[in-house]
Amino acid sequence: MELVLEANNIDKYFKKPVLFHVLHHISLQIKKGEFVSIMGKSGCGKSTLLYILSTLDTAYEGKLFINNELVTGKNQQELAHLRNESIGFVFQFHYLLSEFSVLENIMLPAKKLGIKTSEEIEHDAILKLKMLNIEHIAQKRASRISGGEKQRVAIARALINNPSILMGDEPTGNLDSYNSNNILNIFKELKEERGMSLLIVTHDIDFANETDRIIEMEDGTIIS
Ligand SMILES: Nc1ncnc2c1ncn2[C@@H]1O[C@H](COP(=O)(O)OP(=O)(O)OP(=O)(O)O)[C@@H](O)[C@H]1O
Repeated sequence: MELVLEANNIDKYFKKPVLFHVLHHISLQIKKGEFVSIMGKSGCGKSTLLYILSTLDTAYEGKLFINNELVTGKNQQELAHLRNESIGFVFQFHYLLSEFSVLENIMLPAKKLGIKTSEEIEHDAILKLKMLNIEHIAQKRASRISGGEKQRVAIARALINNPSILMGDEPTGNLDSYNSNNILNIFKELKEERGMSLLIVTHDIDFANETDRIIEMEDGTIIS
């Protein structure tokens, strides 16, 4: 069994405004090719957990492994490199650069990684555009496309460096049911055709029911 992500006994405290123990002994494992959702009431700690699992937040107790490598304790530069290479993110709001074209937005994380030439990156970006059926908007400015298209561009951008895991914080939270379904189908395809692992926070039970496993949280703990 190949693990893409493993969290052991994660505890997290917010120190302000008052000391608050937000995550209690969270342990979980995500296998290669597994599509997992996280559900739970507002405020139970889902986003806080996802920030830790995606290495954006390093102020926690416990251990985090990505692709069997211990990432807890690495410095910010090492973590930035690891994120860029191994983790794709999709958020509820797309965070595209509105003055840049769709193609430029998708190419950006690969340029940051600095391994491939511009030509190679553009070639990869066009493949992602084709995969997500948005090739026709490649040259449009990100500010001029629809909400559903923006989210597909955000997914293409998250995939440009071929990460081992795609994480999402309510990536369909802002979309109508047609576009949500579209994104769900893209995620399923990524799993089935590319063996991608996905970890998605959602409030949508219909979405969660389509995933391999639901992690249910309550008051900072995993209850099932
Ligand atoms: N920076 C912070 N400082 C102090 N408390 C925080 C901070 N960020 C979040 N919290 C608190 O931690 C708890 C968990 O927040 P979190 O955003 O992880 O919940 P969530 O389950 O993702 O909620 P939602 O579904 O509404 O997004 C909440 O009670 C929140 O108010």
